[in-house]
Amino acid sequence: MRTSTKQVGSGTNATAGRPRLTVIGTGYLGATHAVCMAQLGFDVLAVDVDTTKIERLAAGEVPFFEPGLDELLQANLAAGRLRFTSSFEEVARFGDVHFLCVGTPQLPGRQNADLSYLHAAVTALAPHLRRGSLVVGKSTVPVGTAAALADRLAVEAPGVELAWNPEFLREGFAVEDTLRPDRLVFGVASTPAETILRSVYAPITNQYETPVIVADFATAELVKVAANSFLATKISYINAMAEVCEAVDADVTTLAQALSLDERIGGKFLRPGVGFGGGCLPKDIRAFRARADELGVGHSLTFLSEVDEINLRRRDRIVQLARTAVGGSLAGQPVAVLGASFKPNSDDVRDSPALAVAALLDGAGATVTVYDPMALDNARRARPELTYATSAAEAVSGAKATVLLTEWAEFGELDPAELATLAAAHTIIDARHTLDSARWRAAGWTYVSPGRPAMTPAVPAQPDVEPLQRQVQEAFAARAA
Ligand SMILES: NC(=O)C1=CN([C@@H]2O[C@H](COP(=O)(O)OP(=O)(O)OC[C@H]3O[C@@H](n4cnc5c(N)ncnc54)[C@H](O)[C@@H]3O)[C@@H](O)[C@H]2O)C=CC1
Ligand SMILES: O=C(O)[C@H]1O[C@H](OP(=O)(O)OP(=O)(O)OC[C@H]2O[C@@H](n3ccc(=O)[nH]c3=O)[C@H](O)[C@@H]2O)[C@H](O)[C@@H](O)[C@@H]1O
Repeated sequence: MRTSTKQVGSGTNATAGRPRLTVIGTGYLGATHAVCMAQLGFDVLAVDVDTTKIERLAAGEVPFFEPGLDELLQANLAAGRLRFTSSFEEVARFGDVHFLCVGTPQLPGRQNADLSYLHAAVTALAPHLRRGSLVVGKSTVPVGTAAALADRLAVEAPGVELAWNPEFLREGFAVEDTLRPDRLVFGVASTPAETILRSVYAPITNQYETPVIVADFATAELVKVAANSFLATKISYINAMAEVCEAVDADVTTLAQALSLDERIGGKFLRPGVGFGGGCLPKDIRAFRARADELGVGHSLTFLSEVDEINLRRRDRIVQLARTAVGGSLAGQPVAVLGASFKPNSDDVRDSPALAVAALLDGAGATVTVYDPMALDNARRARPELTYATSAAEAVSGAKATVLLTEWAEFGELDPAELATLAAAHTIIDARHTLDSARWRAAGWTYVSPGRPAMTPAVPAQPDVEPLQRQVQEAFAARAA
């Protein structure tokens, strides 16, 4: 570990022994971090280049859907612990510890991470940093980024030190994960930097005895991408098993259940289906692979390309199931898509498998109608070419196939008998293995899910048949019951 003689945090603004915190970048990560740090009792000032976002946050409105965050934002604004600004000068003057939370998306047309936002944030902040303080990177970065930024700060803001403190929160559980993380990782180059980070997180570590891993920059950066790569690999592993199950009419959900009962394997991140998406797992495994290539160890991570390919193949598989459901060609066929966000309890549609499948169906000529409880606005912006409905029933009306792609709880509550009266044909493709197949089959639906044999209806579908036929079928069904 590198050591430093700099007096980190000297000349601090800290009151009552507590450092003042700033957060740079107020997206999913930064807004959550700012609110949660204020909730822990710190005075927090957050900045973003997106002035609309800053105005909304300052007015008590979270610009995205994250359970529980609105309430905490409003409470901490009211308590005067949390403020938002567009001024980096003000941030530099205010803060003892500055958390970098800007985006590191995939570079267009390439696999690597785009570090330009991170460098722009340092460029905006560094000239105003006039006293000792600690800049803490939280964004997910290729290994080596922290060392490069530390070198920049040494020149552009002498007396200011860098640390790297990767974040592991999940969207949908962001508040809970921030206030009670599984572990904390501090990538530091000096003991004072470690001490400051320990004091910032003391309200958490004191309460929960949260394990703290102290490491050098490179190890801290690697922990983050290694964790996301492992999670992605687990999902693609079970989805690879789904592909094999499909070849022999075996059932991947039963297989996954049996695997999960082995404590060494565990059941988490072993849910097969349409695969992973979101603003992180896909871009992180690609950036990690690309960085390994640059470091001359690309051969160690070739499996991550396979993980990515298995994942993307699942999207095609769902389209194939829809094609089969409508009898061969999707051209002109109305298809209902339930779900647009990349996972439930989030309105994030970045690299969403649901929207990707909807777009593939649209590309194959289907007339696609998408419904999502929370992500419709984001979906409309990302895929304006699709049609959107304001309820599941509206999306399913007239559909020749219905595809469930995000496992929102409300989809589990749908009444399959009612939907059967609205749909033009009765195949439900449950790409997330989330519905009660028996209930849907009892209401006349053919239940199809990837990695499992198709299940025909327990009773024939009602609305498609003529009244006389229907009476006969009802009589048979009553006799069979
Ligand atoms: N979303 C998540 O659940 C998690 C994200 N991460 C990582 O955190 C980082 C941020 O991710 P998200 O919050 O999802 O991205 P995001 O895109 O939601 O937010 C990034 C924010 O940074 C702002 N920004 C860009 N350039 C800026 C600059 N020069 N100065 C100030 N603000 C600037 C943007 O306007 C935007 O509000 C990424 O590296 C991501 O991999 C890590 C763990 C969880
Ligand atoms: O770096 C990040 O941004 C974050 O990425 C993921 O969190 P997140 O993307 O919010 O969501 P996950 O719960 O990990 O789900 C990711 C995707 O995998 C899919 N998934 C998840 C689990 C599973 O068993 N199967 C499966 O297909 C989900 O539907 C979703 O599309 C990680 O879980 C977080 O620890 C990490 O901090």
